Amino acid sequence: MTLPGTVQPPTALTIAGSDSGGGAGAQADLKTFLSCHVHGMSAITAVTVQNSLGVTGFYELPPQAVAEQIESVATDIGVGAAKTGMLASAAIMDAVAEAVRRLKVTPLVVDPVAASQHGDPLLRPDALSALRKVILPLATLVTPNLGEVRLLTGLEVRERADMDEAAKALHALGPQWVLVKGGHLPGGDAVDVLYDGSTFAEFAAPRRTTEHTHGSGDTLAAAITAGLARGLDVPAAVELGKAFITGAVAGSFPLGAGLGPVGHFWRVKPWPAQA
Ligand SMILES: Nc1ncnc2c1ncn2[C@@H]1O[C@H](COP(=O)(O)OP(=O)(O)O)[C@@H](O)[C@H]1O
Ligand SMILES: Cc1ncc(COP(=O)(O)O)c(N)n1
Repeated sequence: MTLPGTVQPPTALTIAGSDSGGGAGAQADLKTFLSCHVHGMSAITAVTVQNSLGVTGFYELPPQAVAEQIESVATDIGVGAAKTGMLASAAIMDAVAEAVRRLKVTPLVVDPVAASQHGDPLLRPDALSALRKVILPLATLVTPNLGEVRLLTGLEVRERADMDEAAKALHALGPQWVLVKGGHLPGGDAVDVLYDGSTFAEFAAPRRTTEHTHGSGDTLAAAITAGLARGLDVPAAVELGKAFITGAVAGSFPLGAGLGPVGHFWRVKPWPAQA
């Protein structure tokens, strides 16, 4: 029901794992959707036991429970755009792919999450092939970091020039667009490369010296998804996403004894007492 004078905002769905520490996963996505003025919804795939020091375990939901969450929001509220994060297992990937196809959930941003920033696994080893064969062909855009490029293609990206070859190899796996993220490449700028099968575009921002970048990949993909939900095309949504993550990395902060998160509230007005 719509009240007189109210307007429904754009909607976006994250299909992802829960991060108990609140910096990455579904929590990062929902905070990002809010900051981008998009109504965020979630289909939780797994619950991780995680803090600033790492991931000590995760509990998968039954694949049917993941599919039902997607169906519930898609058939009532509607999904303007969606993203996937931690999918954990091949069985969850099969259920997500079936639901996404049947309910025509599109555009779909796939962040092919395999491990946390600490190197703790978030994907069962036997799910890599399903990620390649079942999920990537459904993607409007796939957003791998350099470790995920290596896992998915076997290619080692050592310098900027290698990113184009990696983008080509990933595009051959079926997504419409590829964004290879260069956050882990040394250099003055943090450069990401976008490829649609024929043209490369570069998105660069000054690199901040900080170890507190937990959730940066999720946040970038969620901001891109918010842009798509608002009706932007992929290059314009990536531009918006890059601006959002650059601000969030600049606003990152220490938390706990380990790696702190990017700051999701950098565009939110300060609390009055702080103003
Ligand atoms: N130190 C940094 N300063 C500025 N931007 C960064 C920094 N580290 C990562 N980024 C940007 O954050 C986004 C996430 O990149 P990356 O860290 O490569 O992914 P992931 O979090 O999946 O490992 C990219 O747009 C990348 O360029
Ligand atoms: C539930 C969940 N999803 C994704 C990530 C990856 O984020 P990062 O690479 O910043 O640790 C994570 N740590 N936890």
